[in-house]
Amino acid sequence: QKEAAQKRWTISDFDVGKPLGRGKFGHVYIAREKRSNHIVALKVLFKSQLQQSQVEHQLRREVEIQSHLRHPNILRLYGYFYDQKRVYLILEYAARGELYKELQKCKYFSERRAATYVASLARALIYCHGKHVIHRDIKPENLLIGAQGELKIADFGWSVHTFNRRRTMCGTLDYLPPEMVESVEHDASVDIWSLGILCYEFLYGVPPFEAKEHSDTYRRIVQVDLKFPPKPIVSSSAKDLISQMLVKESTQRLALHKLLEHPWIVQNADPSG
Ligand SMILES: COc1ccc(C(=O)Nc2ccccc2)cc1NC(=O)CCSCc1cnc2[nH]ccc2c1
Repeated sequence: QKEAAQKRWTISDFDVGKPLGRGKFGHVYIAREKRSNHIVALKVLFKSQLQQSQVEHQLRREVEIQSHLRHPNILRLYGYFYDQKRVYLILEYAARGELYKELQKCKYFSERRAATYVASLARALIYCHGKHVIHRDIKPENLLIGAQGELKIADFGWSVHTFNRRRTMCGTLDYLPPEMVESVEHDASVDIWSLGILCYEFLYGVPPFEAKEHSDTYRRIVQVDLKFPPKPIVSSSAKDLISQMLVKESTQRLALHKLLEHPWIVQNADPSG
């Protein structure tokens, strides 16, 4: 991969194909690198848009963060290049597409599938925290599925190095933990909260604090108003794990490495992830 890191890419190195998830991801196209026939996702960002929303520094920081992250459950950013008007990100292509579409189709996942996804996300987050990166935006829309069915954390639009934690509000309210909706300082334990929300949504098909009005969701989050519906039937072991993650006091939340030892994960997660 050394040469890939230094090579000066241009758009003529690629055959560009159909748009992927246009809109949400900005303009992303499937593409094939001509020399290697390697299939990638090419994300095209307009410099004008980056300038007017002043995110150039965020993009530069992100490319810097991404270039050090190598994990099977984290979508790779292979490199980038630019021309007069655009910046191009060369991203890993996840062959089985977007997780949220799969969740909508199945309504909710089996305990084995949910546990396998949660365990692989926990391993990816342990890896990120080890590199002092907290993700802060773990939700179905930011997850993709690779060719072997493995989960990939795909969007680092909001990841920050822990040394410069910020209080920006990011993404939908549903996934934010109390300390973020109350916009107090937060740390890597926000990812454990979001993983608990995600685990609940994998098993029930909806996030736990969903409500019609933002104000109701806000109140349910800060009160940790956690209820488990009678249907679908979910094991008490799964509910026990979720209850240990969705804890208001961030220091009391189950640590990620402890999650991997929880009976529900040990008994249900496929070790290959
Ligand atoms: C590591 O990933 C990323 C890294 C950086 C950025 C980014 O845009 N950063 C940014 C931009 C401007 C200002 C500041 C920061 C985005 C992503 N990730 C995505 O955009 C989602 C997957 S797009 C690819 C992809 C693959 N495989 C698929 N299979 C089906 C659809 C699909 C879609």
